Parts: sequence; structure tokens; C-alpha cells
Amino acid sequence: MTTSNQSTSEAGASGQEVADVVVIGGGPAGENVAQYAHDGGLSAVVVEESLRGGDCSYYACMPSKALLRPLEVAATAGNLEGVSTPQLDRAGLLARRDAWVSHYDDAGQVRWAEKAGLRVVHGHAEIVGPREVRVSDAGRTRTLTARRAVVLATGSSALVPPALQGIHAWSSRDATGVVEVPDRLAVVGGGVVAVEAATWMAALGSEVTLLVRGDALLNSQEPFVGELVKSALERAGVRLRFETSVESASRDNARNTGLGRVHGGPVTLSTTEGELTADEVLVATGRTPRLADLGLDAVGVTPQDVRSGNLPEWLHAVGDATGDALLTHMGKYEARVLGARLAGAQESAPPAVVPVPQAVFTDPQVGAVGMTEREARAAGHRTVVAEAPITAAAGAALLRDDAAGRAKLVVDEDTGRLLGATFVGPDAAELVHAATIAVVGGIPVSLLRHAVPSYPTASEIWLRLLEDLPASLR
Ligand SMILES: Cc1cc2nc3c(=O)[nH]c(=O)nc-3n(C[C@H](O)[C@H](O)[C@H](O)COP(=O)(O)OP(=O)(O)OC[C@H]3O[C@@H](n4cnc5c(N)ncnc54)[C@H](O)[C@@H]3O)c2cc1C
Ligand SMILES: NC(=O)c1ccc[n+]([C@@H]2O[C@H](COP(=O)([O-])OP(=O)(O)OC[C@H]3O[C@@H](n4cnc5c(N)ncnc54)[C@H](O)[C@@H]3O)[C@@H](O)[C@H]2O)c1
Repeated sequence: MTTSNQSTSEAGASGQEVADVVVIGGGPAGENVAQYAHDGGLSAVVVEESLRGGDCSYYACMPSKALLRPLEVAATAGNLEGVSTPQLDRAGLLARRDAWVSHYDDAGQVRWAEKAGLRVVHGHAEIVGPREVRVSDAGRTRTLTARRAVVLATGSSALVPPALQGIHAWSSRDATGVVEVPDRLAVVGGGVVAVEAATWMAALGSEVTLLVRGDALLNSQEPFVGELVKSALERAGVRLRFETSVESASRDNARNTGLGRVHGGPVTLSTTEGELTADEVLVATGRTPRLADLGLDAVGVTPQDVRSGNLPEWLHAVGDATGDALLTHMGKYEARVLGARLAGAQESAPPAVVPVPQAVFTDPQVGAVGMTEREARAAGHRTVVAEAPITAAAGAALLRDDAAGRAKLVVDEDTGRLLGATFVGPDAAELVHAATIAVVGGIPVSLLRHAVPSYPTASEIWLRLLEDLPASLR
């Protein structure tokens, strides 16, 4: 491995700054690729135009989970005989969120990166030629030259359907950064952002109406997932309208009043199912890779090339920028693999398919990995499934008095290997990693019988699921 083996970039003969790897975007994916490249002996520079640490730390994963966790603990305590129901303290909840986003100050993150040996540059990065990146910050520009690679780790942006443009609707950033709680909040979308945000906004006191264009929530999951989350949201007072699309929206005095503040007067939404008035609208209709203003044209690359990985050998993409699995842990995984590979590390061969786990922090939680039954069939597998109510495991039923949920395994009938698993119920997010290991390891379900879960833990649900499989596979 030939490396420059230095911790920071250096000035080249032309006065330009030179580093082995130049990473555009300082979110979890960008930081990890740089760290792994650096640990492998390369010099790495990370360019970030906003807060170092990326969307996940300040506007997505961390604030949302900081808001959701106390709600879940309170709901659990409220459903445990022998514990008095805790009171929700709205100001305390928002203060917890503020602490978890470090009050939108990235100094700690910069310190971490510099201690890790990375050079962090503030500014907007743009590719100006092969291996050349121009950084603009407050009217000043500098050019970084990458000896080995330029990595796009620019994340994704919220998609706003045309009918909802021009009214300064809330994006998920405003929901995670909520300061003013709108009395009436309409949420457009039925995916993960919609159901998680509906959970905390209802708890904060908004009267939430979810407008879902399809007939189910979380429709990329097993069908029972959406059903269980729907029932839970309804119990929390959220109104759900399915098969409802927004056709137009109007609002007086629409303006950007700041993160998490109500952005103007009441909004009138014309939908396929009639009119709805709300004090704010959260648009949660998906995300798209952030690839504009990046100078891709300068090197003859299109956004589609980034998605398909059709890139020059010096250019790479990781994380949300690829448009694949828009999840922090998947972006970090891709980044670890790429960073080590750039540094010439000998890696063990990955499995043919790396399954994607996902946890949804509603109450009940959802944990899922790999293929659903529908996806497995579509991919040509002959499938066998096993299902059980989550309370079939005494350990799960013990977690709270109102425990409810369901679990399912999808197994390849020909190989006896696990293709996917889904858990809904208390602590379901923690159940999924065992399934991830089984899928990655290609472990036949017959062998899983000998993986004994402790009693009485929720993991005993594995026993019930394995018992539900045909005897020939057990
Ligand atoms: C509300 C919400 C909650 C979520 N919760 C979870 C969760 O619980 N678990 C989970 O796994 N995932 C979650 N996600 C998804 C997760 O946030 C993303 O998958 C993750 O942030 C992607 O990381 P990234 O590094 O690819 O991009 P980002 O975190 O978006 O970082 C990209 C960075 O690049 C910078 N940048 C972009 N262009 C340039 C440029 N030209 N020059 C310089 N800098 C640039 C941006 O400013 C940004 O800081 C959530 C998403 C949302 C919206
Ligand atoms: N806990 C977590 O891991 C977590 C939490 C939040 C977000 N995320 C990630 O962030 C990404 C974005 O989340 P999201 O919920 O915005 O996207 P999503 O793709 O999960 O859901 C988008 C929803 O909007 C609907 N939709 C799309 N276009 C629409 C339109 N024009 N009109 C009405 N409805 C429309 C879709 O049918 C779907 O219900 C996801 O990939 C998700 O995995 C993860």
C-alpha cells in the first residue's frame, strides 16, 4: 500500500491543497469514509457547508429519537401496574432534543474529527475537474486536489410535491426542530417520517391528521406493520385519511419564520376527499439525493450515473447521495467498506446480498430486516413463513401490561435459510439484529433451534416462530 500517511492535507507545489481523499459532505457517511481511509494510512479532508455531523445529528435521527424515547418510556410506565403514570413535560422534552442536537453547534463534532486526524473544511464544494474540488466559503475559494479519490457524501433533500410548494410547509427539519407546536398539524405521507413525527407531534399537543395517498402506512413493510402502527396512532388521537391526495394548498402570509416555527397563517388543503384546514403542514413524501450544484457536469457525470455507480475510478458515492437505502447505518456501512478499500485494506468477501435492517421508533416499535414475503416471492424464492403474536414470548409480555405486536420470518423453502424477519412490539428494534446475523450468515433455520434465547426475554419469540415452520425445515 502506498500512502502519504499523514493526518492532514498538505499544500501542493502550485499552492493548491492536496490530500489522498477529499470527501464532500460531513454527515455520518462522509465522516466514516474519511475516518476509515485515514485509519488505513491516507490523508483525508472533509468539506461541509453546514453543520459538521450532517443531517442525521441535527435534523433527523438524533432529534427525532431524543423526542420519541421519553414518550415510549412514559407509555411503558403508564402501562405497568405498580408505577404511577409519568407526566409529559413539553418544555423538558424540547430541552432534551436541544441537548441532543448540541443546540445546533457543531464544535464538538469538529473536535472529534480533528482528534481522529481528519481535516475539516467549511464551505460549499463543487467538482471542477478530475480529482479537483473547489470550496467556496463566504466569498473565498480554495481548490483541493485528491490524489486517490473524491467521495460524494452529500446526503438527500426532502421532496416536496408541486401541490405543496410555495406555502413554506414544514419539512422533517421543522418537525424535529419544533419550537412552536401548531394546534392543528396535517402530515402528508405514510412513510417513516410521517408516522414517527405524528407520534411526537400528537404527544406535544397537536391535533394531527395524516393524509396518506395509498391504503396503508409503511407499505414497504409486511402488511401487519402498517395495521398495528395505524391502530396505535389512532389510540394516540391521530386522525388518518387514506386514499387522499393533496391537489392544491393555499396560505396567507406564508414565510420562513425559522426552524420549527409556524410558517404563516392557516393552510387550506384541497384534497381528493375534500378540504382540510390546518395551522401547519408537514410534508413527508420522501427524499432525493442531494446532487445539484456539485459540478458533476464538469466531469461528464449525471445524477443517474451516481445512482447506478457508473463513475470514473477516482469518484465514489456513499450514503443517501446514492439514493439506495436512506438510512444512517447503511450509509456508514458503505463508508466503512469504501474507506478501507481506498486505503488498500484486505477485506473479507461480503455476502451476495447485504440485508437492510430498519427500526421505526413508533409505539409499538418496528424492527425489520431483509425481504418481506412479497419481495421474496417477487425475487423468485419459494417461501415459507412463520408468524406469532409477540406476546407468545413471556419475556415480551412482561415488558408492559399492554404489550401487543406480531413477528414473522420469511424462509427460503429450498435452502432453509432466513430471507427476512419483521418484529412489531415493545423493544422490537432490539430484536432485529439477531435476524440480521442469521441472514448475513446464511444460517439454516434448522440450526437456529440451537441458538437458545434466555428466559424470560422477548427473544424467546424466535422459539415460537421456529415452531411455526413446517417440521421439514425445523
Ligand atoms: C426525520 C428523519 C429521521 C431519521 N431517522 C433515522 C434513524 O432513526 N435511523 C436511520 O438510520 N436513519 C434515519 N434517517 C435517515 C438519515 O438521516 C440519513 O440516512 C442520513 O443522515 C444519511 O447520512 P449521509 O451522511 O449520507 O447524509 P447527511 O447526514 O445528509 O449529510 C450530508 C452532508 O453533506 C453536506 N453537503 C451536501 N452538499 C454539500 C456540498 N456541495 N458541499 C459541502 N457539503 C455538502 C450537507 O450539508 C450535510 O451535512 C432519518 C431521516 C429523517 C429525515
Ligand atoms: N427510523 C428510521 O430509520 C427513519 C426515520 C425517518 C426517516 N428515515 C428514512 O428517511 C427517508 C425518508 O422518509 P420519508 O418518510 O420521507 O419517505 P418514505 O419513502 O419512507 O415515505 C414517503 C411517503 O410519502 C408518500 N408519498 C410520496 N410521494 C407523495 C405525493 N406526491 N403525495 C402524497 N404522498 C406521497 C409515499 O407513498 C410514502 O407513504 C426514508 O428512506 C426513511 O427510511 C428513517
